[in-house]
Amino acid sequence: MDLKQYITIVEDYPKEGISFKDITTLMDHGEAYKFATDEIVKYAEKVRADLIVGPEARGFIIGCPVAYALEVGFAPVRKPGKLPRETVSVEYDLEYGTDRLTIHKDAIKPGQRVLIVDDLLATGGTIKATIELVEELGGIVAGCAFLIELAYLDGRKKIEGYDICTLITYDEE
Ligand SMILES: O=P(O)(O)OC[C@H]1O[C@H](OP(=O)(O)OP(=O)(O)O)[C@H](O)[C@@H]1O
Ligand SMILES: Nc1ncnc2[nH]cnc12
Repeated sequence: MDLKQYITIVEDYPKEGISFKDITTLMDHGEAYKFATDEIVKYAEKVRADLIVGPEARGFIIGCPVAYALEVGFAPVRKPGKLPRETVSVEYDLEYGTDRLTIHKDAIKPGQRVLIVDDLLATGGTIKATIELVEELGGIVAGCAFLIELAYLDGRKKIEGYDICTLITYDEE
């Protein structure tokens, strides 16, 4: 299935010069949403993931159905002040700003094989920070799966050595 046809591009949003790639049209189409989820489920099986971790908020949209299909847990990575139990946190850079991410301290059992799932790999700041959180808790990053990769931002460079799966690639803005 050609998933690119379901991605909406918004120019100069949320800031001038940013070409925003939006997944909501894909989510409107159940068959495309299911196809994308199933592709990531296949990848999760290949890397033998036993926990899914996804960053707020769009990482939940893609990561939770993957966890459901695999019958494994989903650990949310959230902005500060949102998670109820004790957390660890890390600061990171975004394509349009900086922020901080947190995860529950007891979310991962040491040695657990974690698949990190997000909607999009842009500069790689979010995935790098999420990897740091997973590893700080003793998890093994089995792989990183994204619906979209903005290859022109070179996010892969930030996570060299980790296994990556992306379903849609944009080589140019
Ligand atoms: O590779 P990066 O440059 O880090 O960018 C990718 C991240 O940016 C977006 O999330 P955002 O922080 O905008 O939050 P949202 O999902 O809550 O909108 C997107 O969902 C990824 O998580
Ligand atoms: N260009 C972009 N489009 C959609 N989400 C993003 N998150 C960070 N950069 C983005």
